Order: sequence, then C-alpha cells, then structure tokens
Amino acid sequence: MNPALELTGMGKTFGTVRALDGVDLTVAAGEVHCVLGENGAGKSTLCNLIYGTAAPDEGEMRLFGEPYRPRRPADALKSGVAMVHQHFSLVPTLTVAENLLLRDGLRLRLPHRDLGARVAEIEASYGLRIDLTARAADLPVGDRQSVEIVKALLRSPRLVLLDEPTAVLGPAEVGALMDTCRRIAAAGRAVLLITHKLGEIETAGDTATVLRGGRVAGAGPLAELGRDRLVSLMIGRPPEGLSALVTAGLDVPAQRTEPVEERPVEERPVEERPAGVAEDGTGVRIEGLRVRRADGSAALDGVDLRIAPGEIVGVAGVEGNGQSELVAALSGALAGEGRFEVAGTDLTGTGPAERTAAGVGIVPEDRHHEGCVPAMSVAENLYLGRLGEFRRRGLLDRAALRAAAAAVIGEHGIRAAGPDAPMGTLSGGNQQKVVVARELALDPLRFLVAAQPTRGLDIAAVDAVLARIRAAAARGAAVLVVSSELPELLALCDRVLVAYRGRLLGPVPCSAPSARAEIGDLMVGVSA
Ligand SMILES: Nc1ncnc2c1ncn2[C@@H]1O[C@H](COP(=O)(O)OP(=O)(O)OP(=O)(O)O)[C@@H](O)[C@H]1O
Repeated sequence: MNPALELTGMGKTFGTVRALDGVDLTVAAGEVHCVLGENGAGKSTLCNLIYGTAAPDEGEMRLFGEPYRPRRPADALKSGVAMVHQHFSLVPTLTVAENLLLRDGLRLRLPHRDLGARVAEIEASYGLRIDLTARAADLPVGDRQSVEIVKALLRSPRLVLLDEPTAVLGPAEVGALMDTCRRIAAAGRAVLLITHKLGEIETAGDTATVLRGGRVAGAGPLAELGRDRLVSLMIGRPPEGLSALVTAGLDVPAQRTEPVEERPVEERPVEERPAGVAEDGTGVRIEGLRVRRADGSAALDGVDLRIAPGEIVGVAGVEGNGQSELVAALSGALAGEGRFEVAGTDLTGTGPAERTAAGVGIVPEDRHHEGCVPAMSVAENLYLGRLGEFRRRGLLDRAALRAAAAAVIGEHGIRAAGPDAPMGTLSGGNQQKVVVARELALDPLRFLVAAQPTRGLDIAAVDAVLARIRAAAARGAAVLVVSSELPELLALCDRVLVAYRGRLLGPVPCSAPSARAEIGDLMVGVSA
C-alpha cells in the first residue's frame, strides 16, 4: 500500500469538548476512504485539521510520506490537498469561470485563456459537465456541486476531502458524484469522503474509519466490515431496533445515461377531499397559492392542498420546482396569493409569529440561515419565539430556561457542551436536532411543515426524527414533509405529491406497489 495520508494520535479540544482523541487513520493512494460516525463524532473537525482550517492540539500528519502540518488552507492547497465543502463556497453573483479563477488563499497559476481547455480535460476525465458562462446563483444545486469539484480538481490535488458532499443533492446527482469519486481514486489520487449514507459508502468506498465520541471505533476494508458491523460501530450498539429503512441505507440510484425526454405532463388535479379530511374545516386548507419570482415568473403556480389532522403528506421533486417557496410561503416568510387555513383559523396574509402562535411548526430547509441563531445559546435557540414563557417579573429566569433546555437536550440526544453552549459550536447534525426539537415542541402543534427534516443526521437520529414526526401526527397534527429522500417519504407518508414547475402533481398513495416508479416519472416531467 502506498499511504497518501497517515494520521497518528490526532487530538483536538474545544473548551470542555474533546472533539478528537488519539485518532489514527490511513488513506492509501488510489482509494476512497469513508469517514463515518454519529453526529458530533468529530468528522468535520478531522477534515478541518487536514485542510488547515484548525490546528491539532496533538498528533502527527504525514502526506505521501512527508511530515505535513498545514497552518491555513493555502498550505494544504500548496501540498496538493483540496476540499469540497459541505456548504457551498461559490460567489453567487460571479460566473462559473470567475469563481474557478478566484483565489482561495493561493493563487491559481492558470491564465484565463487556458481555463476552458483545462476544464474540458477535467470534464472528460471525471464525467463532469459545467457551463463556464453561467452565473453561480442561477445554477441548480447539483451543478453548483460539480463546479466545486472542478474547482478542487483544477489544482491537480493528490488528496481530495469531501465533507458530506451529497447532503443537498438529489438521487441522480448523488449517483454521479459517487462515480466521480471512483474516477478520482482510479486516477491514483486519494479521496476522503464523509457521509452518513450507507448506500454511498458501499457504492464508492474501499475502506472506512468509524468515529465515535472523537475516537476510532473501528476501521478497515469495507468488504470485511460489512453493513451490520458498520452500523453497530457507528451507534455503539447492535442495529436491531432501528427501522428497516434506516439500516437498509438510502441506495444510490444508477446514473441515467440517456437524457430524459421531457413530455408534457398530464396534470392530475389534487383530489378534492382526501380521505380523513373533516367537513368542519379542521386540518389544513391551502387554496390557489401563488408566489412570483423577482422576474415575474411563477415559482408557485396555484397550489391547492388539504391535509387532515393526523395525516402525513409528502412533497417530492427535483430541487427548484417550487418546494423552497412552498415552505417559505407557509412559514409566512414569503408573501404569496391564495388562502391558508389551519384548524379553521384563517392565516392568510399573516406573518411567522402569528403562524407559530396558531400552532404552525416549521423546520426550514436551510437551518444555518433560517432555523437558528448561531451566536445565541442552545437553550435560547430551543425556545426561540417562546422565551416569554421564562419571564418572571420582567426578567428572564435563566435557571428555569437552562433546566428546561437540559431536559430537551437529553431527550433528543443533542450533543452539546450544555444548554449555554453557543449554537454555532454544535456539529451540523446536532444543530438540525435542535431545530427539529423546537418545532415539534410547539403546543398545540396543529400543522408541521418539515423540509428535509433528516438532512445531515446520523442513522440513529434519522430513526428518532421519523418516529417523532409519526408521533406528532398520531397526536393530531397535520404534517407536510418536503424531502429529496424518496425512501423516507414512502416510509413516512400516506400520500406523496410531486412538485413540478410550481405545481403539485399527484397524489400518489404510498401503499401502491408502483408508487416509487410513478413518483419518479412525475419528477422528471413524464406523465404516469
Ligand atoms: N468551534 C467549536 N467550538 C466548540 N465546540 C466545537 C467546535 N467545533 C466543533 N465542536 C464540537 O466538537 C464535536 C465534534 O464536532 P464535528 O463538527 O467535528 O462533528 P461531526 O462528526 O462532523 O458531526 P455531524 O455529523 O453532525 O456533522 C462536537 O461536539 C462539536 O460540538
């Protein structure tokens, strides 16, 4: 084996949190090495140490046999280490070409006129395709991810780090990205891939290291570890008891090689009164919801939907078909035309605070910008909008807030230094758990809108969140789940609608044997 990266005894402490403790890890050239583990296990921290975004407290790193200690990302880039970030780093107002030439701490020695030829080479070698003239902001999320990867590959790195690169991608894009990872490794480079998805690990990985509580719980070739062992190393107990959906992982779909021919969709209107909707106006009623973009085009083009108390309705669809606008309009953050009623109360034209008071819980798609306040404590984030409940004689009763938050932290398995820890210091998955816990705690919770509720969560947390959503419905909440994870929607929902060009097509009942195929067809504009 030709080791590309060797880590020995790596340690990192943040305040009282031991994020990494004596971690050894080896990645060989020509292989995809997966790093997995529960939320807060230390995966991103490890990546940050290798990329020079943070400095280790102890430990040694060697890169292709040489001592390696980057002090900043520019050092890592200079040594041939590139990183594809979990959150996109492209400048939205610039073109793709301008973004590629932008220096990220280190000047790219490539004249503008040679960029096209170099990008064409990368596209051909790695099965990628990008449009150099497009504005980054106008690109669908999968294309933006491709630009990030081309940007990393432009410097001909010897080691590529990918930190949960598939979290925001649709199924077809995930398949393409796993293929790209294999091609990068086949070209003799090394890949370190962080992911929670077992399907991806099995599709793209050669070897793996499982982290648990900042330590190595197990490592080795994937062929020897096997799925059950991986899962138990991750969660620290045998996989029995986890739902079949979760242990089965979310499979990586085969890539479509043929472009999908778009045929006009025969639009089936949403059924007039789905089973279970009471005549007395309880539940959720959305009528003629329309939202326009800045250019006047319709992001939502007349959405009609009824959801009964206790019913779980899913929204599938390729990203960019109006799902984000639907969630924003229902939360009150985005103004639109149309009627919105919850449990007989007319909420048309109301803002977020009135909707929260009426029992509308929103788990937004983008937790970083809309779901939480990173500088505030975990306790304050858990009770955002409800801090008044802790006022005693005009003052915030911090002890009561802390005690209530500590109980929620324990109940939801949130890994944080404590209720007072700033939200921004939590790992991505733990931030998501805080947002979900807060919205599910609304009392009464009449309508839950959950966008990508399990994004970034480890498998045990996915299991727990799905169970909590089911429990909220069982207590009488109407639930709308927007997700790019089709298996998740099929396991959770009574029926699924498909967002397509600002409209909701369907419904497809989840119990139908052909549900997956029908939804897949509606998603790409082929009528069922
Ligand atoms: N800047 C920081 N300040 C304080 N604590 C931090 C900081 N960065 C990370 N941590 C803590 O270190 C631990 C490891 O976090 P890390 O982000 O590496 O986890 P992760 O395995 O990537 O999790 P996830 O799957 O949720 O992304 C967590 O407990 C986190 O709260």
